[in-house]
Amino acid sequence: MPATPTPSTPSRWDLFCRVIDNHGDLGVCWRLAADLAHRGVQVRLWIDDARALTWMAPQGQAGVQVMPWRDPLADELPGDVVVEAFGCDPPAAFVARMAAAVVPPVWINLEYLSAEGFVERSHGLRSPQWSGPGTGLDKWFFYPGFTPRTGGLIRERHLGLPVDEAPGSPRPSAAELLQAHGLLLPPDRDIERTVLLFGYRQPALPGLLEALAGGHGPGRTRLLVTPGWSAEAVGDWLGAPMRPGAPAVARGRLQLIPLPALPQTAFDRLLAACDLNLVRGEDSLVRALWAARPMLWQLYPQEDTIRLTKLQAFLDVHLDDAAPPGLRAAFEAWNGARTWTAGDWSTLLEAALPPVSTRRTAGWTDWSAARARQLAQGRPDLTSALLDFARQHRSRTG
Ligand SMILES: Cc1cn([C@H]2C[C@H](O)[C@@H](COP(=O)(O)OP(=O)(O)O[C@H]3O[C@@H](C)[C@H](O)[C@@H](O)[C@H]3O)O2)c(=O)[nH]c1=O
Repeated sequence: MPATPTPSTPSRWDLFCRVIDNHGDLGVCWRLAADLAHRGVQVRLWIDDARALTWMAPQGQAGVQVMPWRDPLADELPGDVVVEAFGCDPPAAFVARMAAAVVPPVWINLEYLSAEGFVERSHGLRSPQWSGPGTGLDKWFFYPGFTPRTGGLIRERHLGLPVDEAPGSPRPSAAELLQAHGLLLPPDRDIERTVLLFGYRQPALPGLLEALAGGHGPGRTRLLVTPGWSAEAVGDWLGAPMRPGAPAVARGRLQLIPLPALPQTAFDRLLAACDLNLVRGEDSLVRALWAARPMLWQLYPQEDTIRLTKLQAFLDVHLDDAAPPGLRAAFEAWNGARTWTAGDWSTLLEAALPPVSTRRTAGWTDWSAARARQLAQGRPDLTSALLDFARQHRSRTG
């Protein structure tokens, strides 16, 4: 049941989203819209391509109205707050109406997540509009981030995320979760670890697949393969296509399960049910952190220097002294910054994530759970920070 907003809470928000490629832009915007709605805000989510919502959020969300992006968009009155996701440039006629309003909306540019130093420096900066349809307005830069001097990370209270649960709380297995989405997994008596793969194309994958297929210890690894690039790359390695939802394929000690695209909430729960999550892009990184399980992150393909600078900044924040040895190198290998063989992957898995039946220490697993809790503790989440920011700036103009 959505909460009733306090009288001073700006309660009508417009959120603009342009889908560039992949699913991250829409993924972030949908999460934010749903989280705002759960806190009593009425959201209009303006999207230029909403097709992915059919699988990402088939259930919809009370309080969120999905609107087709139109340009010109002169016939709509702006709400109290306008969020432009990732500098997507709302239609000029709408911005002109924002400038003409007696009390102009708070205009926020929500930026991409990064751990780089510029984020703390740029978060909350004002950009006065000297020309164009928004002349006279201020646009505010809002940066998600990992430190208290940033906008924080989205962490929806209504979802009951694993990081917010008491340690050891029971979680459904991957097989149970997938069964609810019509996917019946083969018996898992000898499955020792479940790994989820959601990535871009990259050269390090075959080495890891070989390490898992070659295996060690008594059991097998179950690899859940998401549709798109991951399914294509695994299909190339297998020499046979992986079709979403098709039956499992076995290769050595590896059992490969081609997944269909799942609703975002199911995707989040699945991460919490896996022993290792190989994720990509910014939104899945945050979900993998809140799943509180071991993970490796593959960054969005960009020029090497940009990508690897962003990776190092994240690793500097993420890896503390207690991190399993070899983890920084594994992140680098997973992002093409060093070459790793199947033997290197086996060494890491043996040391940090051994099969359950031979596990003496739970190094990577325990460390991931502790690290996730530290990251969440005492920090406002992104939606709370945005609500506060809007409240403060609205009271200045109102
Ligand atoms: C595999 C899967 C993903 N998802 C969701 C989770 C996320 O919200 C979304 C994936 O987004 P990301 O993890 O960010 O990865 P992505 O590669 O899809 O998105 C990218 O888009 C580019 C435009 C950005 O510049 C990138 O930085 C990145 O965000 O898809 C599901 O809901 N169900 C699924 O089955």
